Amino acid sequence: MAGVKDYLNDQVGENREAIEGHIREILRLIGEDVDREGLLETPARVTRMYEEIFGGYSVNPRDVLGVTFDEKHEELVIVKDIVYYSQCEHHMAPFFGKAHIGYIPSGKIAGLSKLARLVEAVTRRLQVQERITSEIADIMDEVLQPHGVMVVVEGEHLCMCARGVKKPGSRTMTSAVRGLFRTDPAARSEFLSLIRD
Ligand SMILES: Nc1nc2c(ncn2[C@@H]2O[C@H](COP(=O)(O)OP(=O)(O)OP(=O)(O)O)[C@@H](O)[C@H]2O)c(=O)[nH]1
Ligand SMILES: [Zn+2]
Repeated sequence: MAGVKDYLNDQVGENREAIEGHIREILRLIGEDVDREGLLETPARVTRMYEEIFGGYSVNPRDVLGVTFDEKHEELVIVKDIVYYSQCEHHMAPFFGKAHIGYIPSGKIAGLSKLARLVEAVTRRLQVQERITSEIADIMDEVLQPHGVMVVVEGEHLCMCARGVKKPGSRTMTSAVRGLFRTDPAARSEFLSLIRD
């Protein structure tokens, strides 16, 4: 499928020493004293943080939905308010918010926690919010082959709040629809009314 990288190697873990060296060099180049006490461990800390926030690269998001159950329920299932943290690929600045996933199974249901794991696998990478949204929808569609999928993602982007245009509080909303949600406005409305707080 276009766009979804699923390489499974642990790049940060494999390149820990080199990454630490580069972080140390950036600290030096912005004018910091890299030998002062507060910064001595920073390159290692940042690298450990990268292992966490870029951990999605070592997960194949399709495998996350690997455990499914055969069930006759062919009605809307929604998991909403799945909190995510991601990094924008333009500035490497955090953006975060909530993802809401709804689907109408056609015989196969996913474990509910797996939907949240899918969000983790897709967001813990360098991303743009639109791609997060469509990747979640496409993977749900591919693995579960449901009657339909709808995904809404809300995001607050630090690159828009803390720098640049500086608009704190602005929220970006993105949605992706697949299957019958494309053609059935009532299904879209039901999903949207159920994810409203
Ligand atoms: N569509 C989209 N844009 C994003 C996302 N995250 C960051 N951006 C935008 O990426 C764009 C990069 O624009 P550039 O003009 O190349 O970079 P810039 O000079 O830092 O832009 P400004 O943020 O406007 O200062 C900016 O408009 C960001 O707001 C995202 O998830 N989706
Ligand atoms: Zn950005």
